Amino acid sequence: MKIGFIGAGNMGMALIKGILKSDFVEAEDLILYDPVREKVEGLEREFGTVTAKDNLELTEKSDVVIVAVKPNVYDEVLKEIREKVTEEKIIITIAPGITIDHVKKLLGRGKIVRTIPNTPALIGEGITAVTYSEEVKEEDKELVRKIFSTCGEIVEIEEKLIDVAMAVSSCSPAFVYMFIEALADGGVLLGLPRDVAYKLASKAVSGAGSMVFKTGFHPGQLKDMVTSPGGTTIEGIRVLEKSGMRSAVIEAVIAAYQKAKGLK
Ligand SMILES: NC(=O)C1=CN([C@@H]2O[C@H](COP(=O)(O)OP(=O)(O)OC[C@H]3O[C@@H](n4cnc5c(N)ncnc54)[C@H](OP(=O)(O)O)[C@@H]3O)[C@@H](O)[C@H]2O)C=CC1
Ligand SMILES: O=C(O)[C@@H]1CCC=N1
Repeated sequence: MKIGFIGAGNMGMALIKGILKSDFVEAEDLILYDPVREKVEGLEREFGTVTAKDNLELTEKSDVVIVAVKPNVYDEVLKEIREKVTEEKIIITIAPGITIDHVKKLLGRGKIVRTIPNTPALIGEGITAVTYSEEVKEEDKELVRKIFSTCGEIVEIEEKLIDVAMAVSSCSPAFVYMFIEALADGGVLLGLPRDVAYKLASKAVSGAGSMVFKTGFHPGQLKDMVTSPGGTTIEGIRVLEKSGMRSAVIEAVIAAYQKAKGLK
């Protein structure tokens, strides 16, 4: 089974490296193309992946094609590969705003899978939201689950919710990095060395995330377990509530979602 990647930028590279770290496929089963050839030739030298001459050769040789270019480059790429897309090929999109219908119109055939991954895929800690066109059979879905499971978790949702998932899990790493940076800045202001502050802040955030994910407890319950009556945490919570933190985060999710509508 050959997996092709059109584009090896931030997200494509995270998925490629996530897949390479697993033993799901051999490096030689990954066929890559990017106009900046050095990006994919570097992977070829380091891991033994295959560099395609162009997107047409990549599509011809791949059973699964993951299109990992910016949303405004999708149309150009889909038109370019159209002649090599057969009914059996699985075409996976990873971009906000690119609907299954739109891809079908441009390709005319193929099994279309619409996904939204996130960059923690690079270390196997990603999560990918997935939705399928009706041409995708159960065995194809199983294959798609296996591919994205090499990079972390997956959730299968209705297509109308994919761009909502994008805001919540694909944009949010950036929001969370800002939060980590701010936590660390607070610590530095109070005298912590910068490297220690990043260690403390990042581990607290990833640990808290894992508590929600793994225990299934309500985040409010977990928050209450930290918050001693008359203690230190509630003082911090008072300030965050006064500053409108929850509302700011909700507005950020809505803004990211709305932007997806006009991206293509
Ligand atoms: N970054 C993220 O966290 C996430 C991104 N996404 C989506 O993933 C997609 C890729 O994003 P991202 O990796 O961040 O973007 P990047 O710009 O980092 O990567 C896109 C890559 O595609 C290359 N490229 C451009 N044109 C072509 C072409 N015709 N054929 C093959 N490759 C081409 C680009 O080269 P060049 O630089 O020379 O243009 C670049 O290396 C986007 O649609 C984005 O919305 C989805 C979820 C999360
Ligand atoms: O900012 C973006 O447009 C991309 C899509 C989701 C995360 N990054």
